Amino acid sequence: MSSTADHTRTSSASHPPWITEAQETQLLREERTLVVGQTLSLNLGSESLLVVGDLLALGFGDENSSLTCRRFFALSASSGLETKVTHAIALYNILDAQLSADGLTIKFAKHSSSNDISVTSIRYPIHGEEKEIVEAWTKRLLDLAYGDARKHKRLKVLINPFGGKGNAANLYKKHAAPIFAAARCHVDVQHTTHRGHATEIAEQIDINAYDAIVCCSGDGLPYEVFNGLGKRFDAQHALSKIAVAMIPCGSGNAMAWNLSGTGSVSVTALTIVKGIHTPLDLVSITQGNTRTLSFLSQAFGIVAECDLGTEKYRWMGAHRFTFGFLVRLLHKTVWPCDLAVKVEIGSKNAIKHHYAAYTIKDPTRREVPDDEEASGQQSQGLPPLKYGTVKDKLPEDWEIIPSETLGNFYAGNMAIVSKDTNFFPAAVPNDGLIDIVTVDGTIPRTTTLKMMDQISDGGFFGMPDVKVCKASAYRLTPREKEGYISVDGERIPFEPFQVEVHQGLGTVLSKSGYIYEASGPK
Ligand SMILES: Nc1ncnc2c1ncn2[C@@H]1O[C@H](COP(=O)(O)OP(=O)(O)OP(=O)(O)O)[C@@H](O)[C@H]1O
Repeated sequence: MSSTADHTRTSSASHPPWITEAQETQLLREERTLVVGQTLSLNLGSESLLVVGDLLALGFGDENSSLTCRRFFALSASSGLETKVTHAIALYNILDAQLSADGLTIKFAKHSSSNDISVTSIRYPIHGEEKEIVEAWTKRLLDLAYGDARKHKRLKVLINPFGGKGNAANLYKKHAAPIFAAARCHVDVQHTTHRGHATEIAEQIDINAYDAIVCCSGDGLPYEVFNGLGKRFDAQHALSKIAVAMIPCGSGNAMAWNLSGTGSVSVTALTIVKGIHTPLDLVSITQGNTRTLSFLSQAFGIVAECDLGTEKYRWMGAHRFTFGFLVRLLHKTVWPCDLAVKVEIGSKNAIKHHYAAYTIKDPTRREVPDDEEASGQQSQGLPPLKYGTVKDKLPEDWEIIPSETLGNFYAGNMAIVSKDTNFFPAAVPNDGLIDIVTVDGTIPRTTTLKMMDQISDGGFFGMPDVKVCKASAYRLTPREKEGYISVDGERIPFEPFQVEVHQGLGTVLSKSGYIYEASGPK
């Protein structure tokens, strides 16, 4: 076998976000073609691994797969090979490459149906004397395939046997476990046995033993995990060191939609394998004498009622929310409260500018601190509350928002609250701000219905009756005696509560490293 340098570009497609110009230049300088035997070459493009040669003879497998292998005929004159079939395997889909006594094995994900991926592999015989060259090439392949993401992540997998339709264990085993195994992740699986178990596990976990806690559940388990990490004596260190991730097995699965852009178990598993540690704002909620953390949302009014007040209609699946919404709209539309907000950005135009600036700027990714660097924060619990608790005097500079006739209050830290519902299009993971949407309850019912309609196609944000701001803190005091307040989909007592944002306190695994998989505000 010989290896040849090929300095011509093989792909004109846009580069994956993690490839910098400097890396690209280096790529062009380095040898990137591995010729295997006389018949096949493996070529590192900027976006794909191009396999040129007689693939089917070498056991390439299914030639119809569309995600990873685009089949086309190519002339490979530059490498001196005859005209052969070329397959392009997206670097993003490459899970592992390893040299063993059997040869070089490359494992990658390919679509097995429109929503799912599965693992497939190719193997080439390699002669002993070629080992060094192949090893160097394999390392380059994996560095490009993983970019800023950690290889061989160490995952603590929590399975809620009762999440969603009660199918989490099977979903994990069938669709996620093979992808983690192919990527040589170190996996430790535990089933939750009772409510609050995930909090206990996170509170006790050895944070040096894992890169992420992966919840096979809905949004309830991640909520518990963040709160478990938040209870530790070293809360700040733990929350920054260990990422919280989700394999979507519940009914809402907002975390997966925001960070992986999918509700598919197998595709999410791939985005966890390739996920980049990303700081996430968390908020503290004080109520009575308690302090809890929230990563997703807080709701009061019609959304909270529909979310929590329709439990008995679970059999309707996702329709229970719409049903609950329509029933409430006919009977009650107003949930009065007192609302005070520390507004940071108050107009929709300014919010759009803020979003645009955030999404084009170079993401300042926070790497997980090494032990020495982190030693300063190792013994620190949660950050102190800048504005005190709900029991303290209201700060004077907070804006009082008239809410005697409030219909809906919804505050979001993530953009998508459930499939097709990008309720907070301007939300970003780590700007230190929470997005607040309020709607008056006395607007015509037809307008409310139109709003519902506009959520999925993005028109909701711009509607005049939809009030939006970005805030760093707020306090909400219900005026009635009974009702629902939802925090990350969980019910909390119907009592006053105060929220304060902590910029980048938590850590998640995201596809992009800095934004959600949602379209921005229109
Ligand atoms: N073994 C268990 N028995 C009972 N409850 C549990 C168990 N394990 C976890 N839970 C609880 O289940 C709740 C729901 O968790 P999960 O995130 O999986 O689903 P969800 O999407 O929020 O719920 P659902 O999909 O059922 O609406 C969590 O609050 C958690 O405390």
